[in-house]
Amino acid sequence: MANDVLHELAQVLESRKSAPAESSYVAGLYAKGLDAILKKVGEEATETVMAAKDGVPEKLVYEVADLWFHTLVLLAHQGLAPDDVLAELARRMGLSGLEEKARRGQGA
Ligand SMILES: N=c1c2ncn([C@@H]3O[C@H](COP(=O)(O)OP(=O)(O)OP(=O)(O)O)[C@@H](O)[C@H]3O)c2ncn1[C@@H]1O[C@H](COP(=O)(O)O)[C@@H](O)[C@H]1O
Repeated sequence: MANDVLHELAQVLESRKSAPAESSYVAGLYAKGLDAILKKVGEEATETVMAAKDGVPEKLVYEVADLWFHTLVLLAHQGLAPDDVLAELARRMGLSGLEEKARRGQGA
């Protein structure tokens, strides 16, 4: 289910690249450019931290959804897709703990 949602949303985000800026929220964000998208990612990250501190699970889920959404917009803007991140996570799952530490430059 998770992948279906991500892929469907990614398709919508791609389609917004050819939509007029005033026609939708995502098209408007693309038109404002990278800095505007990064600003939203930063805001949503902060709101996620605040929601976690509040300790209300529903609020946290809502804010993480906003954060994921805006990171997906960022990926699309940069010519990337959810599959690129999922492949990286899958690759990491295939690494042993030691290999993972070495990869991050924390090896013995
Ligand atoms: N999942 C989302 C989604 N999540 C959050 N948002 C928008 O992200 C913004 C969140 O920003 P804030 O919480 O800061 O609220 P805000 O103050 O209203 O935001 P700003 O206007 O200041 O940017 C809101 O405007 C939300 O509507 C989303 N907008 C769109 N989608 C999906 O993207 C698709 C394409 O959207 P459109 O381009 O609008 O058609 C939609 O069909 C949805 O599936």
